[in-house]
Amino acid sequence: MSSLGLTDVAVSYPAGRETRCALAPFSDHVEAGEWVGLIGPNGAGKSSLLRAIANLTAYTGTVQVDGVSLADMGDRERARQVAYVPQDPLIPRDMSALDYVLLGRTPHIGYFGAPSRRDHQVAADVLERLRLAEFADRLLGELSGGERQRVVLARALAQEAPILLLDEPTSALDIGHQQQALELVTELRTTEQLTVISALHDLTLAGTYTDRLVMLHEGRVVASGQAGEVLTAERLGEVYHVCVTVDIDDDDGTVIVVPRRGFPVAES
Ligand SMILES: Nc1ncnc2c1ncn2[C@@H]1O[C@H](COP(=O)(O)OP(=O)(O)OP(=O)(O)O)[C@@H](O)[C@H]1O
Repeated sequence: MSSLGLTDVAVSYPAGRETRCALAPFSDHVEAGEWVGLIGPNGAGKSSLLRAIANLTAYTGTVQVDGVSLADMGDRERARQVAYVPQDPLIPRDMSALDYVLLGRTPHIGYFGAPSRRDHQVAADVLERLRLAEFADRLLGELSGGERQRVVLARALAQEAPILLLDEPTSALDIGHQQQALELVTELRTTEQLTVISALHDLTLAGTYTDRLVMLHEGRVVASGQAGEVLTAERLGEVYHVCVTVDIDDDDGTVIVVPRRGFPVAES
């Protein structure tokens, strides 16, 4: 079980001769076993933050797992701590689903070693749990978009890292597979004590499945807290320019955010 400490994590990208800030200094402490949902409109900085934590983009500030800076770790050690599911993963179309999931075991395999029985067992278990066993020998290029997305999630879970970063993990999934994937992450938080940060556009799913939401807008935090505090119709109107109804079930925490017909909110 590992906690994630983020101190003044900021990301800028080159823009001509200058740089453009995509994420202003961001600080947070994600408790071990906690699931934090990043929400916010397109371009808000969600992926930039996740990519910084995964060390996939240049950033300033510090990212610590259990108080140890990720910048001080080698690639293999970092990959044993943090697994990342990108929004648009590069897919080797000629690779089988099983071989792709086994890539998630790379940080656990010796430099010149082959996957062990345990590595194969972990990969098979994850495929089974995501109901992908029947796809194990299929080539990735022959799977549907949603099937591929589940295989990418399976690869990250096979990595068995205590911190899991998910960038829009359910965007290509039908409602049944969305629920199944998010329920699996929920289950793994308990059984494997995973700490999760996910970017989710679907506010209903984000509010329902995560413990806490952080709403970003133009690279800055505009709200943070429980779904009921963050997902107010007024704030969503200001940030997303939408008119919605928000309904939160106090008993089981299910959140429903629905756009209201006929009430478009003008761009400001
Ligand atoms: N590699 C890059 N080079 C230059 N600018 C970038 C790069 N990646 C992202 N940006 C810019 O940084 C800002 C934040 O982008 P980011 O992808 O972090 O947002 P996001 O909240 O994940 O958006 P979305 O919901 O659309 O995926 C945007 O203005 C985007 O255009």
